[in-house]
Amino acid sequence: QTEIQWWHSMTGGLNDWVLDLANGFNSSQTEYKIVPTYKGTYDETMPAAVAAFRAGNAPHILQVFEVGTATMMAAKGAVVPVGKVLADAGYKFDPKAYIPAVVGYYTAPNGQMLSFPFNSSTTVFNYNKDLFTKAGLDPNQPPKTWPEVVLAAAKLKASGVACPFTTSWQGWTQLESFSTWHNTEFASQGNGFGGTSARLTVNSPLHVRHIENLSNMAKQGLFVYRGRGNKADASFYSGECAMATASSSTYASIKKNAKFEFGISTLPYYPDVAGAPQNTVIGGASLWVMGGKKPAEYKGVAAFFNYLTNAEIQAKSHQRTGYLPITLASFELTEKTGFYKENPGTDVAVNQMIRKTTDKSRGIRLGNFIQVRAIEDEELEQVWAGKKSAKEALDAIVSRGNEQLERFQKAN
Ligand SMILES: O=P(O)(O)OC[C@H](O)CO
Repeated sequence: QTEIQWWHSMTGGLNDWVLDLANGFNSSQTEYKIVPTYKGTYDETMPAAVAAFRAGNAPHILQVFEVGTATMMAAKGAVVPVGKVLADAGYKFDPKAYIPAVVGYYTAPNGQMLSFPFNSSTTVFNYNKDLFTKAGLDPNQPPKTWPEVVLAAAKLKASGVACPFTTSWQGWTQLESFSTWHNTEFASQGNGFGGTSARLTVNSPLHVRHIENLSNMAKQGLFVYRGRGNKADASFYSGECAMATASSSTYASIKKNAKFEFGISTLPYYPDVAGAPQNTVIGGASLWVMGGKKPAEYKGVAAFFNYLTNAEIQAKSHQRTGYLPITLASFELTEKTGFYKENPGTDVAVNQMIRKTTDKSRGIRLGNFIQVRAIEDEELEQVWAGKKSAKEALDAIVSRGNEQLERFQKAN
């Protein structure tokens, strides 16, 4: 039996899902065995794989979050295009089968899709219906705008909730998706799609207004910062935080852990901004095939990807995790079964992403984006700690982030 190593970053209900997919494939045939290994968070797994590649012991399959996409696209030699892996094994890879938001994001400048779309998410607004009821808020009327979020947070606080609002992935939800949702550029060159000369524009008056708003909420105890990446998710699952902007993929773990009624709604916006709401930005990850492996192993990778392409498996994955139905077939299948009607809120991510995108909202794809994300985290933390104003922090994100973009441009 040929073993295929798969490094991933899925935890909680999502880890259960990955294990079930691997087991499903492994028991469907006898030639190959997929061995999934959790290698840490997204930003830990990617450098670990780069180091392993240099040392000659990279995994066959690597899950890379959207933030690493441009860097992986530029890493020629280290990766094998997914289309080639599938074609060599006699399978067909049809990018047209995928929903436009996914194709648009993962198609490289040369028109090729290099990685296998696996778990695409977007930003949503989760809220605890029980805490809403307790606070005298209508559990079926979540706040749709940022001014409404502030009012709801104040009521929740008055009812004794210590953490009215929090967010995970603060750069992704409050700056990146916030930008596309308001049809406002996060970076020039169509947010990086136009080329490596893209530079950050995330210190616009709209961005300053929003971070100032959140800073005021933090001072009043209405927004409680719970850490980087997806750390804040746990404080929503536990029932401590009443409202949270997060990935749509929190659905898997909410269902697994929450002992309360929950609702999923759209990302809040500022109603006076023309063009808002537009569409939210893609998140989640795709699967990259690493270079330097044996032909039989690539055949196994192809067989596994082919297994994952099945519309029923994809529809089930979408319904179970909250990740997007990445293909049109799995979307149609899910709709036909009445899943969205039976599970209100599960259509939010889909609806936010199927709108027609603009040059400003298609997505954000930048080189050295992992470093830029870390800068976003560092600077926003200064605001929540009361050490920097919103304007100072956003200006610093732009100047420090642009150094990273310049470095990437020179190297590629
Ligand atoms: O939690 P995920 O897998 O939806 O990923 C979140 C985003 O990719 C953050 O960049």
